Amino acid sequence: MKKVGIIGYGTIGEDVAQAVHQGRAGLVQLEAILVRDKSKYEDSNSTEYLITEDEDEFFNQNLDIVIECAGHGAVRKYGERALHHGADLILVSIGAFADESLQKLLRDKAEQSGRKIIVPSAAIGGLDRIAAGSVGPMEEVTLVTRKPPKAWYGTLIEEQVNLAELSEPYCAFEGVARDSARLFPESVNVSAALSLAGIGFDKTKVKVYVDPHISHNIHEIEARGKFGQIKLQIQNTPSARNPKTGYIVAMSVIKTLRDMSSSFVIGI
Ligand SMILES: NC(=O)C1=CN([C@@H]2O[C@H](COP(=O)(O)OP(=O)(O)OC[C@H]3O[C@@H](n4cnc5c(N)ncnc54)[C@H](O)[C@@H]3O)[C@@H](O)[C@H]2O)C=CC1
Ligand SMILES: O=C([O-])CC(=O)C(=O)O
Repeated sequence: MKKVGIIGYGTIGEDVAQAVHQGRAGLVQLEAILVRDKSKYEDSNSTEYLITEDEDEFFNQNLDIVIECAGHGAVRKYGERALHHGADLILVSIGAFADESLQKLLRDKAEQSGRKIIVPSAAIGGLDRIAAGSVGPMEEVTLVTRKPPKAWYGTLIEEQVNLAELSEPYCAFEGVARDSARLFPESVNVSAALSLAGIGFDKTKVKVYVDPHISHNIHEIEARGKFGQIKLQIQNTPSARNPKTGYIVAMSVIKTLRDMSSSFVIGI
């Protein structure tokens, strides 16, 4: 059984932890969860797995897989250490890789330590096809992300527009993924995943909308190249705990864990 450690015990982290603990994520066992405030959690004194605020204690558990579910800051703070301790690293806050120096640091570290950095599809899909198509040549990749107003509280859009009174869709960003990933660290990680699978952060075109007429988080992907074309629309049900994040994100991490211990892998 591979030992799993999770950084961040919020919306994604909790769903993933439960699945691992209940044996729904393949041949892996929940060893430790790194949190910022242990007193918030009912299971903080669990005897079956460790919940700790102490990063040394967390990384001393001989983890085989570390899953980051905590945000860009946690990728910066703990990514290198996870790989240094000999774990494979699953990243959901992949927008942190818009910072080329951080991306290079972690990719070099993974190579030196013979470990893998694994990026689940998370909130989007089609990465298998985009990554294969980018063997190339690939001409164009675009993403349009739309979420309801409630998903944008706590982001910079809250300063641009009155979210409570919006009656028409509002285009909050138009540009390239390098900027969308940086400007919306909790909300448009999908643009980073798409860039890494396809033609990079500076060529992937992105539009971001607040849309009062929708109830799902919608991502529309279009790509063209020698392979042909792809047009894909994804509608994620927002999780009850965090409207920025779809339930599918934790499901995708759980599927990744299953793949890591299975002799049959489909859909990568
Ligand atoms: N790749 C993708 O498609 C997606 C990526 N994400 C990423 O996942 C992140 C987490 O999403 P949610 O679980 O919905 O957020 P959340 O806010 O519900 O949970 C995040 C948890 O991480 C904890 N945390 C933050 N920094 C930490 C640190 N340094 N050490 C330990 N714990 C720390 C917070 O206290 C919180 O409990 C987002 O910020 C976003 O970057 C989210 C949705 C989709
Ligand atoms: O869950 C979603 O629809 C997308 C998301 O938050 C992200 O890309 O960070």
